Amino acid sequence: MLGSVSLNSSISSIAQIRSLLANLPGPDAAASSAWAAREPQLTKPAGSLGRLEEVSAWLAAWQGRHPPTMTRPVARIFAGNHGVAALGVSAFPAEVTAQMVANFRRGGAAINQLCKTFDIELDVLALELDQPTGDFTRGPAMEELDFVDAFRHGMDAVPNGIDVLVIGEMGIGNTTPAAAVSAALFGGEAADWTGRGTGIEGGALARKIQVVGQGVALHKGHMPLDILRRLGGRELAAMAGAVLAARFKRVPVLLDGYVTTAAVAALEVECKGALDHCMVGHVSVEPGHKRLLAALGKTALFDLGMRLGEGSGAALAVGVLKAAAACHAGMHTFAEAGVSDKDGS
Ligand SMILES: O=C(O)c1ccc[n+]([C@@H]2O[C@H](COP(=O)([O-])O)[C@@H](O)[C@H]2O)c1
Ligand SMILES: Cc1cc2nc[nH]c2cc1C
Repeated sequence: MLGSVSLNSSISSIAQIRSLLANLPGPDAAASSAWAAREPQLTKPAGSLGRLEEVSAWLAAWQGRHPPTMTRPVARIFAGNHGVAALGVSAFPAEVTAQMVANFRRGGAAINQLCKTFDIELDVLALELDQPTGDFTRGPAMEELDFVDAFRHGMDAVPNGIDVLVIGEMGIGNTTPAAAVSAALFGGEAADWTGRGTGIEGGALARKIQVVGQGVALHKGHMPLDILRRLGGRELAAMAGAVLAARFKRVPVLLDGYVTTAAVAALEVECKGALDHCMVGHVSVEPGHKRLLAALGKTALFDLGMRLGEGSGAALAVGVLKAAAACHAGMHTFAEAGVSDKDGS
């Protein structure tokens, strides 16, 4: 419980989500100080592990634990279908969403292999796939109850006591809502935020830009969470819910590509710092992702030219987090190793 608002199933309005955002826990000062006391003693020139040092410091601060641990990474993939998919904005038909969910459950997708590689516990949550959200060029994608229900599914999907949460998604057409949400939150032309997604070409890209522009014109000017409700989708709402719940459970989060980042951006615009417990695994080929990361002040851990979604870039980044935690916890100090420090002591 948090004041009068409990963290899970009692959330029934966007106003209650806003009151959670107004009461976010911060980083753990004791874990951060313990990290800062140990790191300079390790047998390496100061700063020589580059961003691995930033990663282990971030893990300690947001797990609230020193040394940070990486023995239980968990991935949650959320799937949804979209009214705008009927407008010809994707290279694939909408039935692929449910077919890929079945593929995830059978272990046949890229995310299954990545989770196996890094010992990540995977679960897939399909959100009313037979009822696509509304076409946002005509009205809101979701009414408040539908939005809050999806958001709550995301909140409830975060286990206690895990070391990091990987979030990912599957939803044919969902780079269109990602572009529309980003444009409505941060401004600029629809074309600046719209890319080829699964691989549309020529006239289809122009059509997709038009759809994004129409949606933004119809729904802009609302509060950030209402923009997510009007222009987003159920899997986007669920990812935002999972990220908010993770903050209260002291679970750091790895974001994936354009769609996951767009899904959670509204939290940061509602409340600065709301995504401080999130790192971005990779930067997607989708041009809007770079722009969105710049708007959020985040730098992805790597760029491997990926544009798959389904949590793939975030799952790969678990390897980096494991390496960072292992170095910080396992390296010997100059004194333990009998190695002379810079000053010869
Ligand atoms: O998140 C990204 O960076 C990303 C970039 C390109 C494609 N996707 C994935 O592809 C699907 C959306 O693409 P589209 O063309 O149907 O909008 C959806 O299932 C996403 O997981 C995801
Ligand atoms: C095959 C396929 C796999 C995916 N995984 C995430 N988004 C996807 C979109 C398609 C089309």
